[in-house]
Amino acid sequence: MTEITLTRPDDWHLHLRDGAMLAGVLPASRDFARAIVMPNLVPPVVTAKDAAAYRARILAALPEGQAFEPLMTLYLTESTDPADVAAAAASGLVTAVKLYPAGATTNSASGVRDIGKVMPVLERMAEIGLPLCVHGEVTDPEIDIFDREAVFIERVLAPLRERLPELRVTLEHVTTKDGIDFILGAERNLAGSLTVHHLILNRNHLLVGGMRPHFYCLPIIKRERHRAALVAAATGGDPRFFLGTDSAPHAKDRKECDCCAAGVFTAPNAMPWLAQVFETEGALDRLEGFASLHGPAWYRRAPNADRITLARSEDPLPAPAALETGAGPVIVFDPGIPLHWRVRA
Ligand SMILES: NC(=O)N[C@@H](CC(=O)O)C(=O)O
Ligand SMILES: [Zn+2]
Ligand SMILES: [Zn+2]
Repeated sequence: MTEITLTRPDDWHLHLRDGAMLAGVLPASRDFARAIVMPNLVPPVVTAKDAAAYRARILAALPEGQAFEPLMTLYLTESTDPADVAAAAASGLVTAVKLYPAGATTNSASGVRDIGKVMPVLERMAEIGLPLCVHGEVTDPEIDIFDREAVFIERVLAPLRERLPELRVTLEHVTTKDGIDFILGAERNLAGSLTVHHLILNRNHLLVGGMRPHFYCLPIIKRERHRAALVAAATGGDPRFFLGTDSAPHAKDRKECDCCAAGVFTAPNAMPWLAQVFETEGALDRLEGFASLHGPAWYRRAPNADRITLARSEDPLPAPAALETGAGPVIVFDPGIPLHWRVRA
């Protein structure tokens, strides 16, 4: 048996939802000390007041004994008030502001249609050093779904970076080599988060032999050469890349239906799968940087003081059971290959 001990990781992109789903999925993030919590609720978390109330609901739903700090975000709309954002940042309530292009993903209808309209907010954020987290996809129906990230970089992100180079931007859930190369080409103020499932799956897993709704998420899983670029970035040790699981629970009946919701629920086994990816690459020594150190450095926080241990067993683990929540069962990420790693209690 092999073991590896590392600084406790953080999840820099997590969906916790609300109500019964929140209560059900919160314990699944127990491997992580902190998480950036996404604001795409219905209605979205737009103001500092919304974020304070949502934070209180998360803390109230936290099980006894689970040490977990939710790092709050605000959902950027075309009527967001720069002063409200600045006050929320100054008080320490929010860690980032989230840009959803309107219509790009789950609950993004109140997002941004015209980036010109949010420039006053972005300028204020650049002044105070508050990061912008970005779902980087265009929604132009003419653009092929597999190209939407690359076209977003070209049409929106590159011009934004030229116009406002002081703005700190996290390109979240990077899924393409184009995204990786864009981050590598930036000298400063740009970083990228990577999910676990995009490191493991390519679009054949999604589509060959039958459609797999539990692998459907946005940005959509890409072809193998992109996956390989993501793995190289994650395991390469570059501090601009770090873990954001984008664990996105939807009840089973919202995934297994005629028009399935986008999102993969990876919170319960993200760290075991990540250990396996890094082991396969011969890069276990770089797992701690990716999962526990690069993210805090980018978000200007100290790494966690405690540690976790991952253990490898010869025999593979049983496939994960669905998580039962008050909002229905949620299927846990299972790429269908043997998993040998677990987090030691
Ligand atoms: N990733 C997804 O496919 N879905 C996320 C939204 C998002 O992060 O884009 C969700 O909220 O379900
Ligand atoms: Zn997204
Ligand atoms: Zn997400």
